[in-house]
Amino acid sequence: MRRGSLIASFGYAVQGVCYAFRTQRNMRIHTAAAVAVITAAALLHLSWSRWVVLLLAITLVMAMELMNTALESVVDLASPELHPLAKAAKDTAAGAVLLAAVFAVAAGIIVFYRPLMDLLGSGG
Ligand SMILES: Nc1ncnc2c1ncn2[C@@H]1O[C@H](COP(=O)(O)OP(=O)(O)OP(=O)(O)O)[C@@H](O)[C@H]1O
Repeated sequence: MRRGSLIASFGYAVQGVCYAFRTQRNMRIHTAAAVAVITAAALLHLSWSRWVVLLLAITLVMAMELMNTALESVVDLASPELHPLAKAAKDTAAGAVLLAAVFAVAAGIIVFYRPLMDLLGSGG
């Protein structure tokens, strides 16, 4: 078993994130959405508690997508041929991403609703 320093482990983790970004279209979509949400939050001067909810939602979706990517790789390695269990594993992991994304959208609506209404009410 290979041993590495803490810095090397951190580097491998960053490589994993870069791999997912390079190979997974969904990861790039999540990243674009996260940048848009963070920009909107900064422009609206949201409270710290609203920021925490948004950052939690973004982190949850990204983390789920990374786990989904990892699982897809393992399944493709272990079962290159079609297999019902391979399908179940991939579909279930994709379901976890979907669940997290639905939560993120709901959280975004709840977080942005009041500040956006206040902005529109004040005439921009
Ligand atoms: N080895 C397999 N055996 C059976 N079904 C599979 C297998 N590989 C993939 N599938 C089915 O095809 C679907 C798509 O799999 P694929 O590996 O292309 O992921 P994907 O949809 O490209 O995911 P992503 O867009 O996140 O990369 C899976 O959700 C599963 O239903």
